[in-house]
Amino acid sequence: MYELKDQEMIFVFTGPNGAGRRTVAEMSGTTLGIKQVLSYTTRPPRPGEVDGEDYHFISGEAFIEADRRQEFMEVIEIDGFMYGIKDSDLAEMIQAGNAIYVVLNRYGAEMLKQLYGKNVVRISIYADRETILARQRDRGDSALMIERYMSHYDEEMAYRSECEHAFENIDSAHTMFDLTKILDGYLNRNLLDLD
Ligand SMILES: Nc1ncnc2c1ncn2[C@@H]1O[C@H](COP(=O)(O)OP(=O)(O)OP(=O)(O)O)[C@@H](O)[C@H]1O
Ligand SMILES: Nc1nc2c(ncn2[C@@H]2O[C@H](COP(=O)(O)O)[C@@H](O)[C@H]2O)c(=O)[nH]1
Repeated sequence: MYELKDQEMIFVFTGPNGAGRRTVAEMSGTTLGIKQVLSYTTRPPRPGEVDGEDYHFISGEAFIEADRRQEFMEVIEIDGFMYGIKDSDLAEMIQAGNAIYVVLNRYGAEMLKQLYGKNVVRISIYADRETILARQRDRGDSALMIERYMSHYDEEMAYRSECEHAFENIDSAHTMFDLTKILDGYLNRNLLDLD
């Protein structure tokens, strides 16, 4: 397992599916020059998702093989699909930039926090059920997918209280503004004068 240096930071975006975690993380990440370490998954891409941008989409066989070689930091099955982040990806990207972000469910967030303590900052991005349902419908998620995602809503919302920060994502520009200020503070770069 990669050993983080004192100044290296991992920002973990968590919260319910459809809350806008990936959207606001990418906006703030782009502003601050922080890249995402992508998960590997056996889930098929949703319409519009791109291999190497949203996930590394791999076969079940490839996932099992990588797991056998102990390449993943954690392996989790969610609704019949496998997910995991590779230790080597995290090490390579964090050494290149001092900070990275990931988008994980509560189990992944907890695993990283237990492993790396103060170098991990968990950020819950959330919205109420109706808002999330509307976003999922708008992006064309099937009724089955929506049911699957919403079955995790309560647990993901409950994990908010464990996180270092929580943002209700109503207006994405507003969320991104508040979020960027917080992340900039951890990075001690003082790049932004947003007040
Ligand atoms: N503040 C917002 N207002 C309206 N729509 C938003 C907002 N934030 C994100 N969205 C839209 O909601 C949908 C879900 O966003 P996003 O994919 O970022 O969510 P997520 O929490 O990462 O969930 P998932 O992992 O299921 O993709 C996308 O279509 C995105 O464009
Ligand atoms: N614990 C982990 N959670 C992960 C990982 N990669 C993604 N996720 C989270 O799983 C759910 C379902 O994802 P979806 O894209 O199929 O809807 C969602 O909360 C993701 O953020 C991982 O490697 N570990």
